Amino acid sequence: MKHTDSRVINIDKLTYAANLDALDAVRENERHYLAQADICDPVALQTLFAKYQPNAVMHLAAESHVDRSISGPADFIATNIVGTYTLLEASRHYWQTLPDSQRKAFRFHHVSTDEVYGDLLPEAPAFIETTPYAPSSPYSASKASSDHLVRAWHRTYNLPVVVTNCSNNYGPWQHQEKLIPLMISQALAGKPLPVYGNGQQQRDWLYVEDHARALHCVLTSGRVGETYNIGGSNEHANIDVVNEICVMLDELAPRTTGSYAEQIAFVTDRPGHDLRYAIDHQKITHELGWRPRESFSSGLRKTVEWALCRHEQP
Ligand SMILES: Cc1cn([C@H]2C[C@H](O)[C@@H](COP(=O)(O)OP(=O)(O)O[C@H]3O[C@H](C)C(=O)[C@H](O)[C@H]3O)O2)c(=O)[nH]c1=O
Repeated sequence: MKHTDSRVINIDKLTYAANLDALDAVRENERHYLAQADICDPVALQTLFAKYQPNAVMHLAAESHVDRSISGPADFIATNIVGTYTLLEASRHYWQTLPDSQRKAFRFHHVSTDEVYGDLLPEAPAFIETTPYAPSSPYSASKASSDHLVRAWHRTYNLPVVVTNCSNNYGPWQHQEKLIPLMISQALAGKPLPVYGNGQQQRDWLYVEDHARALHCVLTSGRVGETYNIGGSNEHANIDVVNEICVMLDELAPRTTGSYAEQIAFVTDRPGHDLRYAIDHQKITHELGWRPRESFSSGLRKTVEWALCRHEQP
């Protein structure tokens, strides 16, 4: 696994979650631990299970960037499919050794993506948990495959799993390859802001702390064997997101002349680019009482302000 990343926590850098009360609670008070080993290494995983004796595994480790999956799909197959299989097997063998009461309480929480549902037409209803899978990219196909493996381990071996599928995350500490951090850093460096195609593709934006709360909620209260969609109720076209970033930067860190929007450059589209994703999160809201708290403009402002602090004090 060359490049481990995840949409909420970078497994190798727990700092990403350090300020998230929910995940601190998961880690420290409730004796759940996050897998930190290479998930493709069964021996490392066995050592980790023996050391921590976890009562849950929250599986966030993944190759996550669609563009990378197009230029080099092999790592996605290795990490997302074989890695998930390896982690499932390590979890199953460990789980089988637990006494009855702990076996019942154990959870394998698989964190996945709305991209498994594929491309959504402009007027189509948002994805629900039973929307048929139709992944478009090597990335989303690998995540779809991992979702199926997790459900199979539940059905065949009774491993107590829960699955969540989330929309586009954003917020502090996100990997620089993703749209929002990339646009902020390119803008501040005076470089072009590369918008793929016509920029009319729509994504639903989920603030990282909202996602972390949702994960905690599903891990602790979700029904075994169930899937929960998690979204931010914030659907926006990419070009509108980029323009909003430019407006915030014009206010908070103005250029000497003109606007950051002048740096926008429309570039060749991503192959197989999905036009729209949208999440219906009614199930988790009705069953578990979770809903997103952050509006897109407040979340984006926090993200831009955080990036500006980092830019001033590298
Ligand atoms: C990097 C970049 C992206 N884009 C477009 C492509 C997408 O339509 C949108 C967001 O792209 P990004 O690569 O940040 O995210 P997605 O491809 O939507 O996928 C992300 O959200 C889902 C849920 C995951 O599951 C993925 O793991 C996560 O990477 O902006 C551009 O126009 N220019 C750019 O330079």
